Amino acid sequence: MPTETFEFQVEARQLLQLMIHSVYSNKDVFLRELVSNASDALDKLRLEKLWDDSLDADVSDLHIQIDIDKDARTLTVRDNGIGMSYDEVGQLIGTIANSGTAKFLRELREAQDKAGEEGLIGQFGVGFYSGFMVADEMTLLTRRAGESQGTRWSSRGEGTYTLETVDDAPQGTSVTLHLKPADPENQLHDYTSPWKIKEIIKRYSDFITWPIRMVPEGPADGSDEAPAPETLNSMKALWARSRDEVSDDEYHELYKHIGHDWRDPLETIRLQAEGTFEYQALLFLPAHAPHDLFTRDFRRGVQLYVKRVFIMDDCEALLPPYLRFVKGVVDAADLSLNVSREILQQDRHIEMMRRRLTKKVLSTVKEMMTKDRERYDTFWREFGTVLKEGLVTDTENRDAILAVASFASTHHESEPTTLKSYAERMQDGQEDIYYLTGESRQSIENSPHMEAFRERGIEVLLLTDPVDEVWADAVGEYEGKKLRSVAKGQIDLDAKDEDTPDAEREKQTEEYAGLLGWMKEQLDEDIKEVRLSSRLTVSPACVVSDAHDLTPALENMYRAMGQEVPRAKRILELNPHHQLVKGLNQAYKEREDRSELAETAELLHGLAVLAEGGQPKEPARFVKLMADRLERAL
Ligand SMILES: Nc1ncnc2c1ncn2[C@@H]1O[C@H](COP(=O)(O)OP(=O)(O)OP(=O)(O)O)[C@@H](O)[C@H]1O
Repeated sequence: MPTETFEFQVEARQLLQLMIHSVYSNKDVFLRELVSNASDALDKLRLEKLWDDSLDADVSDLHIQIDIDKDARTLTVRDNGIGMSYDEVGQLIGTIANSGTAKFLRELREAQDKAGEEGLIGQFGVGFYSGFMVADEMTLLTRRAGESQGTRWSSRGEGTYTLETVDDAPQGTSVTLHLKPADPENQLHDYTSPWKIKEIIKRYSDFITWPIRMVPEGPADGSDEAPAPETLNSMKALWARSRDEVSDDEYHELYKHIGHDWRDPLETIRLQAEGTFEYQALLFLPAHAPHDLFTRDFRRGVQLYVKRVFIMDDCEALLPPYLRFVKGVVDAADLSLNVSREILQQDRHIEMMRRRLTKKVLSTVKEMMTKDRERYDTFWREFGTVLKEGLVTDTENRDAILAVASFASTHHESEPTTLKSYAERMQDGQEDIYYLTGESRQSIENSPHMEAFRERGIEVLLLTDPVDEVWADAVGEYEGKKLRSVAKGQIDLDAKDEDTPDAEREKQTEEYAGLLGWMKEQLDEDIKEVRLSSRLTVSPACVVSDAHDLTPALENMYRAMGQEVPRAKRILELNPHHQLVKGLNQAYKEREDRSELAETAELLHGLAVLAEGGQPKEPARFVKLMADRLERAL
């Protein structure tokens, strides 16, 4: 097949431009990226061979080799791993499949200043392309294990790349960088210096479990024989070493390799279990939530090793779904190398391990909360929403999750509160913990349901995540105190309030009985009861749900998930102190013809729905009725 020239996908071209004119100061990391890819390729081959012994591939000496050619100014990173087919090279190297990278590029374009750019670029892994930070041309020669023909890919990082098939390519991949001239002032070091390469490997890739070899510079004694390659990395599994032997930086580099993140993790968690089922775990809490955390195909879970041998990525059996953002390694001593995902799901030991790891992650978050509030706040901001899923799905750890959860509250405009602190602040006689759910803090705060609470200074939790309704419902109480939505059921804040004596209420109820009954008839399709409210101080009306009914937001959520739920009728509450309601009652009593009042009732209902952020049932009709009224009021 002749050499063919292809154009890079638009995003890929943008990323390349960025690499070429890189503002990223630490260019050394290109080597980490290439070694990381090579290491993954070796893992993949070893596994593929394990599953399919007939695969025509040599796995006897899997390793990574770095070659320097000072005269040609090239640096080559070679592996004898899985390799890529012709089509794979085009797909994997010519395009950017990772949507996170595309998002990153968009953000980068929007960042106006250089400092913003630098901050952003440091946050994203750009893998293979980072070679263009130090090279003006890259060549990749690869042959997929089991295939006979290889592929050569080559590009100068501009608009195009070439592909050709090659007959005599060795198994695996070699990436050759044609290095730019060294320019130490711009952090562009001399990457033909073995010393420099050794330093970079030691710093970033020491823990890689495959040997990274390099042939030392020619022998000083003048003999022709090439010196034997030396291994640059210790290959020591960090999780098997004691804490004081490993620096924080080393842990962080491992995290970056397995977490595909360029930033340091927020927290490192070590766990060694001895006894009948031995294992070691090294887990990381990232500092930032990945953009695809809530997508269906988010790759979750930590890596599983068996006695230092990599078995699988994204082992979801080791942690519950609500901890899917945790990255790391679990190395179990007593599992079979052939263990499959299905077996893991049913294994009793794995189940024990999962419970222990879950508890350890939660206790680490608790510790962060008490010892380093700022770090905890970052954690909760990034991952609180996911963790709250556990309140619904993991009853065993519900209390532990509640203990580390925090929520926005009317107590403070920006600082979230824990349930414990809320409980400590509860007013004399207050028995329940109040919350309200909604789209945003602002819309909740402006909701009519909040009025009486605001007036009486009763704290309300302001919950804005879709999952909040679900867990608040499922959890029901915290340390004996009921969790109550201020938009559900009867709220009787006046029960212990002397301001409105019972006699007055009775009088009110009597006075309004006719109107309430009549309005219920008018609004029968949507409303199951019309009653006087003790929630409202300013607004004329609001709609509330019965204590055990689904709220409209939950109904919508279930529908979005494809579940059929009947629409629950709601309750309309009227504020007997509001002029509009008083006037309506008066008119109801005086008028024979109530057709216009029926429209007022409809409008009042529509306004109440709007005030809580909903939509009147027939918006066009609502607008027409309203416009007619406004016109008459001119
Ligand atoms: N040495 C290699 N051997 C086999 N496949 C490789 C090799 N290098 C890269 N690839 C393939 O090309 C893909 C793209 O590599 P690239 O480094 O751009 O991104 P990545 O490794 O997937 O992600 P990132 O580096 O951003 O964490 C890899 O996922 C892998 O499938």
